[in-house]
Amino acid sequence: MNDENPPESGSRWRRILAPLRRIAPFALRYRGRIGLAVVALAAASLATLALPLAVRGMIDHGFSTDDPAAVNAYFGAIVGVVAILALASASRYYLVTTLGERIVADLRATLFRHLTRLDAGFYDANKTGELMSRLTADTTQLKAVFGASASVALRNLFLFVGAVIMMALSSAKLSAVALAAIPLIVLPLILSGRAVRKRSRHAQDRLAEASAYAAENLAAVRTMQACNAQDAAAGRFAAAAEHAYDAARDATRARALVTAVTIFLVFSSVVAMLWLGAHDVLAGRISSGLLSQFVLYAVLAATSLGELSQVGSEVTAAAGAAGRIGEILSIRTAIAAPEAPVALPSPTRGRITFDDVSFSYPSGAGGAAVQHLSFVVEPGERVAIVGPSGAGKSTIFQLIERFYDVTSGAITLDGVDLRRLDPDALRRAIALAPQDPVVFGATIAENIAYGREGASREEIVAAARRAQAASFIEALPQGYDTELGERGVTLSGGQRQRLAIARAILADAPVLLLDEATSALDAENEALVKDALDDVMAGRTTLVIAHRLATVLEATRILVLEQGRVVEAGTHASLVAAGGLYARLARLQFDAPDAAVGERALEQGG
Ligand SMILES: Nc1ncnc2c1ncn2[C@@H]1O[C@H](COP(=O)(O)OP(=O)(O)OP(=O)(O)O)[C@@H](O)[C@H]1O
Repeated sequence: MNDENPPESGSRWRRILAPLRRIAPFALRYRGRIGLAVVALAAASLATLALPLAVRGMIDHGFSTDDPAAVNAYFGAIVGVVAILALASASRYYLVTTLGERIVADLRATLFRHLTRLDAGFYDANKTGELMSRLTADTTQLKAVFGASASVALRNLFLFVGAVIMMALSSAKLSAVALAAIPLIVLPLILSGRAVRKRSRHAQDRLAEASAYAAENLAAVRTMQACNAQDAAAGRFAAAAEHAYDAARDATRARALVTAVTIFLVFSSVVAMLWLGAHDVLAGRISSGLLSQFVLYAVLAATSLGELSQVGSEVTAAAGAAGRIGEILSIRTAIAAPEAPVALPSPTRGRITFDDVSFSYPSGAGGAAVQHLSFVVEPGERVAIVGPSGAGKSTIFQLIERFYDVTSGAITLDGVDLRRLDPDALRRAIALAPQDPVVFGATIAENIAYGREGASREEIVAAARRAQAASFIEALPQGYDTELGERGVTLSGGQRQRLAIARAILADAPVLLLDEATSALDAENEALVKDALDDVMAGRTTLVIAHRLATVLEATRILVLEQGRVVEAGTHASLVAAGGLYARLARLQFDAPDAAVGERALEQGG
């Protein structure tokens, strides 16, 4: 939505409604329910429109003494109309509110599903906190439109049209006066709508920023506290919240002003008509019942118009939300399956080739992360990647997983270019054991099963055994059903790694990408992790970002990376003998008396 466009009325509404149209299919799934709601709405509106007729009858005839039966009939009729009104209103309320809830639940699920499929480049450029705000705050705002506002708008539209028709039938002259007043009322509304819309979007954006900041800080609460940054963080959040408040207050102020002007104009017009009508009654041109009837219709028309304008600002606010959600929904992931994906050979052998691969991160200003990489990893081979920090080791993994597409050159798996594969199929062929594995807020069994959905309990336990994780899991009070994460048990680094290895074993993929932990484990954990790794690496093509001497010694080949290029390749012995970068890194890492010092040296490139 662009607020800079001229406030030309037709295109203005098109601009407001365009983003809502994108969300409309979510509503159209529930045509039946919408139909019922419209019926209830029409019934309630007709009942409301019938009331002034009944009141007129009551005033003109109900208070005369000559026909007591008519008095009863009129009062009885009013009760009947009110009963219909009550029933229809309740049905409308129920149908419309649940419709709003239903649509928002669907929309949230669709939005999240969409977010799970977006590529790494998208997440480099967007804050997760802001996306959370789209998922919760923006969808909630839409709930108001599809639920309450739609119903209020329709009801008032019905009432307005009905009341105007009835006004014209009641008194043409007074209706003409009312008609003249309408532009007077509507014009300021149209003019002010743009200001309200702009401020609403501003308020919503500020809220998203504040939530993003809070989410980031809570996710890294230990770092925040370790740096004693609580006050600074709290201060910044308070400022962001204040900002959001200011923006919301501005939007509300604009809306309040519109309300005041509307109410004044509407009721002044009604009073003017009443005044004219009173003279007609005095002159005997119309009955007092007819005047009452007309005034009731005029009040109905005016209030419904007023409510319509309220809805107008709600709809504009929600259009902003719909626009932002629509923007996300229309983002096509950069990493998609081709129209006719090529299937991997079965069984997949796991031969990986890099053919003159260069790559720069979409968001990276620092130039190429890897350049002119060419190498082959044969099936079952165990290749170690070493190099100073920032050399591009993790980037190689990201490219093999096809989190990003190469900028030039090509990567193949079993001879198939990764871009010709369905990413899901590619990733099924790869197990990734990251340096600092993520543990989800779920049970241990569920965490292991993340490697392969639908794995049986026996398979999970077998994987945990092979990953040397069974003993610590079984020692926990609830064993495999122990909850991990925020509300559960916290695991040590070595335990988390073995859990990740169990996940990789369960995934049983032909290719294993392993990022060894840099943090030194105690001797016992180290030995357990090594045994687990030996098991998982057996018979698979393994690429490992190596930090341990044992790993490089057992590798069939070592690729030495520096500034995104392979500068040396060979076995530990041949590379040490060559006396190049690797020899220097290895001496620092592996010969140092204190392993941690050596590791840091390897990280920093000596
Ligand atoms: N998501 C990203 N967006 C932009 N640039 C990135 C991104 N990830 C890494 N880079 C940059 O790419 C280069 C290579 O990074 P990479 O993470 O591959 O190095 P590395 O060898 O794995 O380092 P380390 O051992 O410290 O993990 C670095 O200059 C880094 O700043």
